[in-house]
Amino acid sequence: MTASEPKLILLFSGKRKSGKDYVTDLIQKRLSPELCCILRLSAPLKERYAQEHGLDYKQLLGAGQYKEQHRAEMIRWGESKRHLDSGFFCRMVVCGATQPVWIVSDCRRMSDLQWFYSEYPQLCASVRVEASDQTRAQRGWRFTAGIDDAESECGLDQGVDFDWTIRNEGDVTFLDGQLEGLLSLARERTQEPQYTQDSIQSNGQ
Ligand SMILES: Nc1ncnc2c1ncn2[C@@H]1O[C@H](COP(=O)(O)OP(=O)(O)O)[C@@H](O)[C@H]1O
Ligand SMILES: C[C@@](O)(CCOP(=O)(O)OP(=O)(O)O)CC(=O)O
Repeated sequence: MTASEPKLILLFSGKRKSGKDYVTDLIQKRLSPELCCILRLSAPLKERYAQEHGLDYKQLLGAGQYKEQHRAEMIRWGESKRHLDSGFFCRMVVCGATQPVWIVSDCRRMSDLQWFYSEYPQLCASVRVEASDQTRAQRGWRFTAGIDDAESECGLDQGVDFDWTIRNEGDVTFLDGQLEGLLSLARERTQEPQYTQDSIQSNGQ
């Protein structure tokens, strides 16, 4: 059960180092943390994985080498959980989310999108963050077989007609411009209805 019903759910996906965290942090800053929360499917996964394997959860959350060293095993472990219950991590992240706008920052598999679309029809929009391999490499990405060619990275490469695509090569002005539509949508959905004297009278008739 969630603490309150959301008004908009933005389902983000993108390759590693495309800038999902960067872009979603920026949206949250523009909207405010009171209006918008960021839900990371990988957070409960990393927490449980760290507990079971005696690892440092905080370091797994970071963008450094520690996470990369454990990524392949975490993927395998997460897949075994999802195999039994595809909504396992989705249900965990929505628990306690109280803001009207939810950003799910790391959808990776069709089952992630399907879970949200079936639980919250009418509220979801899918957003793809894209950056060239060259840009991603400048941010520290190196192709790793078994990760970059596996479902965790490629599960949404085909078969999804994304509602929004954000190109994130590093130009802040260009990025800001692309976010305008998403920010307007979020503001529209979260606006309180405006009651004028006329509308009150006509409703009362
Ligand atoms: N538009 C941008 N301008 C400057 N730095 C960026 C931009 N987008 C991403 N980065 C940086 O690139 C790195 C990877 O981005 P991140 O958001 O962690 O990617 P992902 O979550 O997709 O793996 C981070 O250090 C981040 O700060
Ligand atoms: C095991 C993972 O959940 C690890 C994901 O960690 P992050 O979401 O931090 O990864 P990037 O932002 O792409 O670098 C992947 C999975 O397949 O579930």
